[in-house]
Amino acid sequence: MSEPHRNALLEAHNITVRFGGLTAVDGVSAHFAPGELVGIIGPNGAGKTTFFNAISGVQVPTAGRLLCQGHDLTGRAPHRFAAHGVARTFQTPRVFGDMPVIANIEFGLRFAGRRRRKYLLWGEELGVPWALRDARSILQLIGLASQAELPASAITPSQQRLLEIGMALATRPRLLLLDEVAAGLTEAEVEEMARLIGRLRDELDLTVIWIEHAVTTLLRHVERVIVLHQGRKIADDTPHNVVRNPEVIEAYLGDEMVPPGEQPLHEHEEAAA
Ligand SMILES: Nc1ncnc2c1ncn2[C@@H]1O[C@H](COP(=O)(O)OP(=O)(O)OP(=O)(O)O)[C@@H](O)[C@H]1O
Repeated sequence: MSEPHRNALLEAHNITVRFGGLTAVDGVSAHFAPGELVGIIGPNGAGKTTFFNAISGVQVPTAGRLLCQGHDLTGRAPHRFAAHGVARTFQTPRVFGDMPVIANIEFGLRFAGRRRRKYLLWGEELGVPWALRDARSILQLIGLASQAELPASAITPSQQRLLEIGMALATRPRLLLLDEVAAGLTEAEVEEMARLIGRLRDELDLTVIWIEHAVTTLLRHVERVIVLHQGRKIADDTPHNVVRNPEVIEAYLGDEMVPPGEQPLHEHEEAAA
């Protein structure tokens, strides 16, 4: 097994998830450093969500090891991952529809409060970014301040996606996992979402891992992309190199993103890049 990675916030070593005879994730290793914004892409059924489920404790891997800031969390429950600063959204937003928007955020804050009580000093929480200090500031950050009192079921689906991000932020994470938060949004909304994600990473000093089918937008905003295909990791590189990677072109992207006149990278060039 590979050695623990110095400075990595989260390390996945040879993660495999099997459902009966189906191998949904097949020996995937990846590490995520503090402050990184990383995309995960791949065709339908490639194993992206299952990999997310594994690295957030929702799905116990069949094999492999997960380290969060050096702590071995393999096989631990999701709340243990959350306690180590891992927060996530789901493909279908999981908000409390009958509760006001602000109460949804307060729910996340209560969880963070239980976890961080030991950091309380004179009523102030140490090390909490100003933008995450209370429910109002979080709503301001995600652009839902004027919807605070509405029931969550009464806001639009794209606002519900923002709310779910807000609920994840309320747990004061270090690592934010976003599963298709741009699904069903208009092109303008997708771009706005991408800018928000970049801002959250910058302003809150988060590590963000983002699964998305809106590949063109995603590639413009992330620094690194992991490509999954049939459960295997077939690339882990910059967007520039990934769109030129022959295996990725063959399995998923096609060659539309390679500028006209330019050839995809050959294997020896990839290794040198
Ligand atoms: N709980 C489960 N039980 C059985 N098979 C599952 C389960 N969850 C996922 N799978 C299967 O595992 C494979 C990977 O699914 P997964 O949802 O992780 O892919 P994905 O890349 O996220 O796909 P999409 O882009 O469509 O969301 C698929 O073949 C899927 O049908």
